[in-house]
Amino acid sequence: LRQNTVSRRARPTKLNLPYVQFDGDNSASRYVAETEAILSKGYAQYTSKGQPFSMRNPNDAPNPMVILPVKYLDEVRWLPEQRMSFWRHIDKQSILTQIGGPGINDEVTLAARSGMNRALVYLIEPLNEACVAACTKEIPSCPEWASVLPYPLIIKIFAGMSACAMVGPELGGLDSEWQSLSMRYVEAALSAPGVVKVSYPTWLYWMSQYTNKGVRTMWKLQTRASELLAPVLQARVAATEELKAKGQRKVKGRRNTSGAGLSMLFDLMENPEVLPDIQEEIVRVRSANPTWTRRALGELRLLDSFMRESARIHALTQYTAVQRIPTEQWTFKDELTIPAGITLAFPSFHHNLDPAIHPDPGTFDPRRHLRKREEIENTHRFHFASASTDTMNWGSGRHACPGRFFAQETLKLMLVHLLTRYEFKHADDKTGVPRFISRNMFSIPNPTLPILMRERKTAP
Ligand code: HEM
Repeated sequence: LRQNTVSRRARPTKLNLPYVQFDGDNSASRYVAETEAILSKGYAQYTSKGQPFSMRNPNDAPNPMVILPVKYLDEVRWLPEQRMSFWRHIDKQSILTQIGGPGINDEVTLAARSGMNRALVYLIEPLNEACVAACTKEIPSCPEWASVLPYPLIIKIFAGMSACAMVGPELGGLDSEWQSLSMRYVEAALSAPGVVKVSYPTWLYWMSQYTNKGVRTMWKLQTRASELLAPVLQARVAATEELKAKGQRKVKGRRNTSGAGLSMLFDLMENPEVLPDIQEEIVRVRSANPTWTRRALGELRLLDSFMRESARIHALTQYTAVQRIPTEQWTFKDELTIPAGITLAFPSFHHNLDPAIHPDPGTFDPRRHLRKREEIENTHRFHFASASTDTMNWGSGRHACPGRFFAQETLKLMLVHLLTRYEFKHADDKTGVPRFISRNMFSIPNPTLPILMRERKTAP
């Protein structure tokens, strides 16, 4: 409580940097829907000229955050967590520890990096089975065009695949208690912290664990999940590291993957001319391989390029990346100084749309990355999960997303299934409905937009 009282009294930090804000109304509610406009203005005025700027920090108002141009990335990305903290940023954003939750730390990363990524090569077929089972169960029969809400469907498909990889067959079956718990947990974890942020003053967040129904539900579900997991863990001590990945990061990873999956589906519907070539590639690769493997999925190069283009245009749902909080005052080589506790970030969304990085950046070009990979020195670069220099979508350096290979393979499995069995289109009366929605530092595909789906009469 004393700490909370102190932070209530703390004065906002002043920075010796240009502060970019709206003309006129600068209320918190305006930032919720229009933050992209501030980043865009700052990118044009400062970032594109190699200069930093500051703006309102949605996770730490009234303190500012610093938006850095990419020239500072090399000095930041390999710094140790103790010096330049990623997890403090995640905690500020998710407010988990402030509402009675467990702190998140490097254990989760270790689990994903050393456990899951190594196991991924053996997991493709089980993941495919989990994907097909979830699709069969969740997608309604639609011999004729039927209106379907795709977002909950996609969440369930990734919930099935995540459970398959994280907890295995003992717990992860389609109708299992684990599945239902984890679905309800995702729902609660996505809404409760947001509700707390708007209904409690920062210094009273801690009280929400006793007074807010959503937060109480989150922790109850987590306790029950631990009870279910404990005996399985004991029986599989050797797999402990992988199983530690069951925490909040997994939820965030799954939400990110579902958002990316829905963005890709929307992009395919907006760019139907590429679909026959993607389908032809899927059929060709599948007929040359008895089952899906990592190698076979790797041969889906046009699909991969399409996915990376979708990720470029929508920045995998985030406007900024490589957010870090210096634990002590940090001074760059050019004397730029960031005080301890002030969030710094890189404008990944606008970087993706910078003509200096990608020619003709406003055009959705499904073959853009495929063409780069046709150059011999780039054949293993610029695939969907590459954290290459042309994008910061996956972060960079020490904390670059270790779940990106899992995301790549599960997204491909889902798209392969959907594109070979169904047709998709937007209903005429939904023409004016926005496909993407801005929320603070995120741009998400509209989760409330229904689409029309129909079973294919013939295989592609
Ligand atoms: C499309 C889906 C995903 C996106 C867009 C995404 C994005 C990111 C980003 C931007 C970071 C921060 C990197 C940095 O700041 O340098 C990150 C870190 C992380 N992600 Fe993902 N992620 C996705 C899926 C996943 C999945 C499926 C998992 C787990 C299975 C996962 C686990 C993690 C972990 C553990 C970290 C922290 C890494 C560290 O501290 O070293 N992510 N992710």
